[in-house]
Amino acid sequence: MQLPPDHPPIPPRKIGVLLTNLGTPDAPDAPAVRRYLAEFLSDRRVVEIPRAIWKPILHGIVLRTRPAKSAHAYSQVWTEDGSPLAAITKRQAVKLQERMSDTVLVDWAMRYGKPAIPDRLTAMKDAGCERILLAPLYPQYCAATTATANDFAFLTLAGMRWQPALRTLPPYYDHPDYLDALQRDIEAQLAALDFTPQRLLLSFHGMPERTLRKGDPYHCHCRKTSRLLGERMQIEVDTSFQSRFGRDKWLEPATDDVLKAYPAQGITKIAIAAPGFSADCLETIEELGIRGKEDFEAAGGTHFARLDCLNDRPDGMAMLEALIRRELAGWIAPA
Ligand SMILES: C=CC1=C(C)c2cc3[nH]c(cc4nc(cc5[nH]c(cc1n2)c(C)c5CCC(=O)O)C(CCC(=O)O)=C4C)c(C)c3C=C
Ligand SMILES: [Fe+2]
Ligand SMILES: [Fe+2]
Repeated sequence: MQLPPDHPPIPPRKIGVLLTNLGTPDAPDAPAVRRYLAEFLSDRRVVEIPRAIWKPILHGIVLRTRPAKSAHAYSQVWTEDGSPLAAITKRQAVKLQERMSDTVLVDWAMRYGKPAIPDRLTAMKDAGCERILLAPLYPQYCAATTATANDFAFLTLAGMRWQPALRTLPPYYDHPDYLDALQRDIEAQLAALDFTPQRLLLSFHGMPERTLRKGDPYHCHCRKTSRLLGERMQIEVDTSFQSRFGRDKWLEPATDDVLKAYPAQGITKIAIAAPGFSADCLETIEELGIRGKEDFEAAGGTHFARLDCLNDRPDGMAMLEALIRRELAGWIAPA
């Protein structure tokens, strides 16, 4: 954590927790978005197309056209604290630090952009951490998210003579603490609405369909989260996948298609939640809350509510604390 200049020195702490999330541009403008997308979309875990084919497409088309469009989208969600994803992840780290004892140092990093995973891991080691828990904040495992965040940490350790010991937080898509937190949080948000939705749509980030055939458990994890949440709640739940990118076939059904089709099925009042995102970001606030709402209303929908992610609210923080304390077993005394 960045400390104010007058803060007393922190005693060396032996245990560290590094929260990681995807990453976001430094500013809502085309040059910053281009830098971010260049790093993100060059990751072989994210785009699995052979480099000889993908590089000319990335540099010749995607990085020439997409940054301006995405920068406009980012400018619609930007806050005083910067990008929502970074601002919320930082607050999650600050609040988790407050919940943990002083012997545990909590920090946060992004897979793409800043603060970078190698920088924060090195800082944690310099601060005395001999044991570090990497906590990628993705409830559902995906090679394009969980694995690449951990890869980058392992790569950083590959350059260290004296490595800290590492553990990684497993996916928690079916963990009762996660499902309890989601259920409580979603029910509270639904109760505060001024209408009763006919459906709750759970939208997860999409992935190319071939990753499912190649054995990535992501699709399965998303479906199980939905099923378990649906079984707990007294409302009909649908599942969809958003943010289609490129020409390949992606997981279906696509969120925008589902939203456009609802009114013709007599479903004109809905709530939409994104349980795969631990923090609100461009994909939830702009893609679901702005464009999704427009799609739904243009098709005849009358009542639309986008529910917030767990973010740094107490239910979400209590869940993170419980999950992380469990992974620290043997390193710290039980709470
Ligand atoms: C091949 C492209 C992409 C794959 C695969 C992909 C997987 C994936 N992404 C998330 C979570 C997030 N993605 C976000 C933004 C975003 N994603 C892609 C492309 C792929 N994602 C792009 C190009 C972008 C940037 C925005 C845009 O230009 O549309 C974000 C939001 C970041 C923010 O700054 O707010 C998140 C979070 C998951 C969970 C996932 C696979 C499971
Ligand atoms: Fe994405
Ligand atoms: Fe998107």
